[in-house]
Amino acid sequence: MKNVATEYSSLFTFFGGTGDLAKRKLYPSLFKLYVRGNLGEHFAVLGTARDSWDDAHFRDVVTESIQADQPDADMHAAEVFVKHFYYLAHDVTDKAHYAVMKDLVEKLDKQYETKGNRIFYLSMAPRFFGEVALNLKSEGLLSEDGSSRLVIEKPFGTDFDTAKTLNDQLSGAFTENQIYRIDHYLGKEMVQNIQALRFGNTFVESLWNNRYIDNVQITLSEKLGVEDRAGYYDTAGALRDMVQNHIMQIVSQLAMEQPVAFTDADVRVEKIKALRSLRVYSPAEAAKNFVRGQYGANDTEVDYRDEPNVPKDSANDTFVAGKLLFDNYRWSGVPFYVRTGKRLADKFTRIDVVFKKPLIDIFAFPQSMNTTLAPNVLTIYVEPNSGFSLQLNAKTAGQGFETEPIHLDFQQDVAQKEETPEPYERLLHDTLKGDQTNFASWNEVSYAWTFVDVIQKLWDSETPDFPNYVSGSMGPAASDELLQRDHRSWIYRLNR
Ligand SMILES: NC(=O)C1=CN([C@@H]2O[C@H](COP(=O)(O)OP(=O)(O)OC[C@H]3O[C@@H](n4cnc5c(N)ncnc54)[C@H](OP(=O)(O)O)[C@@H]3O)[C@@H](O)[C@H]2O)C=CC1
Ligand SMILES: O=C1O[C@H](COP(=O)(O)O)[C@@H](O)[C@H](O)[C@H]1O
Repeated sequence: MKNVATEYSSLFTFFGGTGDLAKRKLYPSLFKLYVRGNLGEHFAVLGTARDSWDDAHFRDVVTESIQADQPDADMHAAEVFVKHFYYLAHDVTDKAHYAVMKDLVEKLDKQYETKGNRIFYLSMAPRFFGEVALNLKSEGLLSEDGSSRLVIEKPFGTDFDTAKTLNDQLSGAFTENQIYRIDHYLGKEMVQNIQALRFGNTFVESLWNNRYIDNVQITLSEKLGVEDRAGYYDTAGALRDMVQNHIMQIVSQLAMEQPVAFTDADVRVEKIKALRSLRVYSPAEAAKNFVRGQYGANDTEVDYRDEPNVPKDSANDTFVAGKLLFDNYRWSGVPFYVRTGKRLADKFTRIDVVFKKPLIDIFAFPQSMNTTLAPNVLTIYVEPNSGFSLQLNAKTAGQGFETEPIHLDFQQDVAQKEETPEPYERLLHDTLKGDQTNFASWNEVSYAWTFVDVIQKLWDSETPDFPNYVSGSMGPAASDELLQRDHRSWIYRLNR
């Protein structure tokens, strides 16, 4: 039976309300929650930025955002929905503006009976996060009778020190259970499925350790290049943009112990413990275990350095591959290989869990047998398809006795895909519920930065020979060599 949707009361304030993310992702996601019944009469949205818009224009922009995201949307419903939207021209660096905002917030609280519940979403450049958080507190915008929650986007700092400074600022205004650090990969269906797969299936969790697993591979592959985001991306690079957050979050879910209960607090405890046992490399170990790349031209794409607003001598990494090691009982000796990059062969995210081969290959005897056992591989397809695949060895049909790999496959069907919320819809819903399971805690962020900083510092001290991979490939040869030297190979690879 379909669950009856729970309706929530809340006032959303979107800082950066005229920006790309708000228009492209956030407002359409709110509309989906409205259509599902999670938002009804008792919600309002206040969009703010320096642009001098008015309510009518803001509502037109939101309507256009919904149409662009959901061409089949019920536009009559959208017409009613956007009436809950209000706009306030506001410069976050001007303290005086917060008094005006406070009056409007209190007016909307009363008008929509939102019970004083407030969600402040900072959809703007991270350099403003601390200042806004402190001003919200000092200028009296935090709710006295409802919940106040702060949602912030990545990147959370650019290294441990800047992240710590930012976190100290946020903590000056909000408690940890009021801070929702968004990592939209945690809103992806098959990332959330990791825990269902592991802790919902006895045979999976029984094998989920270094006695049965040989290595784990995580690939976040992108076909797109830097597009028009060089202003941000050339100062971030793939290591900060994708590894420190999305990949480290996936690694923590794959490596964690079973939580005491499936609550946000208990899951967070186990994710933090997993990241704490991740070996932080010395510079020499980082040099050995991590490789970087920058994409070069092919017959249809240009060099990264020839992309708009990219410096001609940019040393920025658009590709990273690395080997992670855990110093704990469950994973000692099992490498987690990770890789991510732009301008690769295709757009996909997948996790490949490679199991150990049988200790004794009885099929190798007598010599006349023609069998080569393939490794058992459990693949979790995160995108573009959502599903699982388990590679096993089976007898080849026929009179003789040979073996061949077969696959047990599950792929979400169309109906299931339609039922699957987009990441931002799910994460906004979690914020309304007050559920922090799918948000990064400060401890997770800090351990991830501690690990990544050693690698970034090493790379900043060297001048790389870029570009070093052709657009449309799966990255530099060094990425394959990273596994070959361990007598392993990427499960997903192109024939070079
Ligand atoms: N876009 C995306 O796909 C993704 C974005 N993110 C993150 O989301 C956040 C927003 O990104 P995005 O929407 O692309 O950014 P944009 O540059 O598109 O928007 C920035 C917003 O901030 C406003 N702004 C800038 N300065 C001020 C100020 N002083 N006072 C008030 N408002 C201000 C701008 O309006 P105005 O200039 O008129 O004030 C605009 O509304 C960033 O943290 C980014 O890292 C994360 C993942 C993906
Ligand atoms: O956070 C980011 O993620 C996107 C990729 O997200 P996806 O959901 O499309 O896989 C990436 O392109 C961007 O550089 C990064 O900032």
